[in-house]
Amino acid sequence: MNHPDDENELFNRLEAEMDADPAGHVVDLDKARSARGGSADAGPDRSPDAGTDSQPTESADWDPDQSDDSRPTLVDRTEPTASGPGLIDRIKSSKRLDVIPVWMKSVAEFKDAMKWLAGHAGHTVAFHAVRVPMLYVPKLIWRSPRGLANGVGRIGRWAVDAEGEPLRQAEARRENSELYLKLSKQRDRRVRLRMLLAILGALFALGLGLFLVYGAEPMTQVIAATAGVLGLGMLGAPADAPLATRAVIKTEVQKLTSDIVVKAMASIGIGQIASAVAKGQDGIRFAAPITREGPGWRADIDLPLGVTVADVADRRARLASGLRRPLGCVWPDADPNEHEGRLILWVGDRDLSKTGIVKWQLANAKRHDIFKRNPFGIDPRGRDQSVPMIQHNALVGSLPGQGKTSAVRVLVCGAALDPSVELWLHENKGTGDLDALECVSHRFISGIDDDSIKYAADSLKLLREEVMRRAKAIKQLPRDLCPDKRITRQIADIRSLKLWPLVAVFDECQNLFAHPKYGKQAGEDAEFIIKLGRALGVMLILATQRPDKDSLPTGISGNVSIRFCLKVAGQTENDMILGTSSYKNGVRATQFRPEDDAGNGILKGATSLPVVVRTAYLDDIATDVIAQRAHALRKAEGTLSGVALGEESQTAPGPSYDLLADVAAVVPTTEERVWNERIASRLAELRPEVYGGWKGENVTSALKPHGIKTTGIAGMTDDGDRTTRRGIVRADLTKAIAERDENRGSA
Ligand SMILES: Nc1ncnc2c1ncn2[C@@H]1O[C@H](COP(=O)(O)OP(=O)(O)OP(=O)(O)O)[C@@H](O)[C@H]1O
Repeated sequence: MNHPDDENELFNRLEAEMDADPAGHVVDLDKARSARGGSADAGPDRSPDAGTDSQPTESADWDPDQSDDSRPTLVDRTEPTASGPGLIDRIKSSKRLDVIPVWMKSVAEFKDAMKWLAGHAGHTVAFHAVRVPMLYVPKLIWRSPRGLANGVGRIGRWAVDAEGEPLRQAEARRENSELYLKLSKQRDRRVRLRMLLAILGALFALGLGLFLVYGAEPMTQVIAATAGVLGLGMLGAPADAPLATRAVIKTEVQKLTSDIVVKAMASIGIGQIASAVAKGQDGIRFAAPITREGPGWRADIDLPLGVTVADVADRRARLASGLRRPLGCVWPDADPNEHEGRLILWVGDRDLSKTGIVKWQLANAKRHDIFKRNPFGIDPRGRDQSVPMIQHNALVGSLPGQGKTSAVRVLVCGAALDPSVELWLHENKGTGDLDALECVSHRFISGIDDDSIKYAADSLKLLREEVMRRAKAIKQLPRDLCPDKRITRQIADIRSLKLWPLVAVFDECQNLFAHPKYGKQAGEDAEFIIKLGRALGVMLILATQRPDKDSLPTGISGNVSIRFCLKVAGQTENDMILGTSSYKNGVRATQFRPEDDAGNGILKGATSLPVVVRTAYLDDIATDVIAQRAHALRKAEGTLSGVALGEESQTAPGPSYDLLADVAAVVPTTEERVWNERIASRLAELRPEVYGGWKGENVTSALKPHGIKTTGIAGMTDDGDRTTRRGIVRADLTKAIAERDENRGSA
């Protein structure tokens, strides 16, 4: 069966041949040339000169005897053809919009909105409640005489039909006597009836007044007098002075419309857009209607061909000016699911820096799992942003006082709420920003003196040793437990393996890396740890206020995976923190304002595209509360260690050991079956610094990951009693060692 396209082509050719001169007549070349020159599909050269003798065109020079092959190949077919993916493919690749909008599904957003609404209503009620006795009632009393006069005047005007007077006068002036007489008669009728009603009303009011004064209960009198005075007070209100003032003054935010966006985009200096707008076109295309998203408006825009989102991001200040909004309201963003020219323009109702303090999502959490993402802050669109911790290292940088320490605190507090995480905290500024977390730290120092710097440098040395120990330990783990050769939650929870997550923080690390004595080695150690430690559960968090090559070795800045850059002064600092070429690609933390934008930065590596984040803020008190909770949690789980237990800090690399080899050493080949409690006591004798205090259960759980099962083994106690206890078969140990060695050989 023929493809429809083939049939089309066949048909087109046939048609062309039928149109051609059938008898091979002599062709008038000039005519043919001019005909081709005038045709819409004539060829590549459609300049005004095409076809003239002075400027011969390609078609004019074309020799009819030439073969088809010598003609330029036309890449676009002149006839419409089916192109691109088929209907089903296009339907499949089309984007489904959410049935229920995201904001309606977000419990947090819903709660926020309800909280705001309750607060707003509460404020309005309180505002007016205070003013009722102090302002509104006295005002009404003051206005009541005027209200009485107004009321009597209105009834009088009604009774004499004063509202019809202008009409009657007009008809009299026009000398329309017939209509005038009609209106006059109508007025007489009305006045008769209304006078009667007014007199009856006045008599009723008088009667009611006399009854209230002389016959009613005092309570009724008070209620009636109050209602009367307040009612008259309301009648006496001047039209331009309402009784109540507004409890809130709305800051009206102009709705974002396509017109405003088109004008603004034309004003930012992108040639394609400006020239299209000058010709009366839009220059940009809206991929979806402008909608509300979070506390702002969202426009999905297709930029002209060749223009990228980075081009717009570069001109953010001009765009803000074009939109007539503060800079902190205007956030051009790329759409990770679309092409490079798809811009998401989000325009907030208020400046991001005026959002106030962002509450940390884990502020009241009982615990956290470091294998999950750590809540970090919000983006300008109000969406929560988080940071993956395990298998990552983080670098935070900015000018002084822009919020580095706050960002570090948020990360450390998340880690502290996972009791399995060991924390090594170093703050080399000496201001005590992390002091609250000392109670959960294994190693801790705060200081800028040489001893404190040495302590931090020692930590890196120890961490390097630890990374090497872990690498060995991981290699020995059975494949089913550790198929990817990296720490998992399961492995981290086997305490005997000592492979729990370890988070080491070096705040103000420029003081360490630029130190004349300890800096160089510390830099090398940190680079080693960053490169190898990730998979082994060792994470570094570095913060610096001086991101230059002396204070931050390039081996570190080049290999770190999570980057958070608050306000920096220039391109070099920007690229040191956010990575090479970031500035060139429009990822610029120079855009933030000093102080005003404290806490706002660009987060890179945590999401597919860099994102602006306002970090959650934890002050000293909030950090202390979280640290105390983390301390209690760790105490309950028995994971406090080092400084947190008041122990002296370790200064030399810890011992490394091979558990299987050690067990094999303490269980002679003649001993086919052995109780675990015996292995424990022998191990403690062999290496007291490692196995001191071990019991049978420790041996059981330490050998389990190696595939060595514990069974009931009959034996004789030291007192000579026969009994059965938990133990291992030596052959299983030999087998496990052989398998491990084989694995090592093949690895
Ligand atoms: N996320 C935030 N939200 C609101 N305000 C913040 C935030 N982060 C920081 N700030 C403000 O900025 C101030 C400085 O923050 P921080 O101490 O973390 O800065 P820093 O960069 O660590 O300073 P330094 O370099 O001097 O140590 C804070 O006291 C606070 O007022």
